[in-house]
Amino acid sequence: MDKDFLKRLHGKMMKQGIRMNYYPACSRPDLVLGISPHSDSSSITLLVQDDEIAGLQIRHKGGWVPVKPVPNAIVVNIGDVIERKRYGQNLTFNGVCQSIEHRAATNVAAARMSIATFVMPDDEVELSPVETMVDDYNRPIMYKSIKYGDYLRYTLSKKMDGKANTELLKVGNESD
Ligand SMILES: O=C(O)CCC(=O)C(=O)O
Ligand SMILES: [Fe+2]
Repeated sequence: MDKDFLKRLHGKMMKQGIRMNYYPACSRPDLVLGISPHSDSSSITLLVQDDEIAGLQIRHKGGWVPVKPVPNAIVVNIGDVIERKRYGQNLTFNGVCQSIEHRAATNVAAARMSIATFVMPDDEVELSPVETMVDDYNRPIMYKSIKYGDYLRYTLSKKMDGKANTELLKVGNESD
């Protein structure tokens, strides 16, 4: 893979979306989530979170691990686009390059804000594994091809539900 691969993957017009989240203080954080479990449908996400108040949690070994804020740091998350590209290439990357499932918890004591910016490919970019890296025996294609614009619209039409979006588009899953 050459060094411009990731840039080229974004096609003619790389896009950036932004979501600003405000989570009011909540008396029952055990019952109320700030944002439901999901993975981002971007290629990468840059997240600025409050320096003091934790809320972001990532899925790990069936549990939820809080991401402790590091002052002045930006959290970089891998999104679904990278997962889909890497899966077909080399199965040893399966664990490393998954778009991470995450959620935000609420907090009794204080409100929290976060700002997520999503780097996204052009709508016309076809998401499919890189051909030279696919091998029917050892590195089979794991995802169906889909145009990014269609994938994005599909994910936006669904409620956030963990890794349901990437799961559904796996080769062999129900909509084949
Ligand atoms: O508030 C957070 O830390 C997470 C926000 C998030 O995951 C999102 O906006 O996609
Ligand atoms: Fe997210």
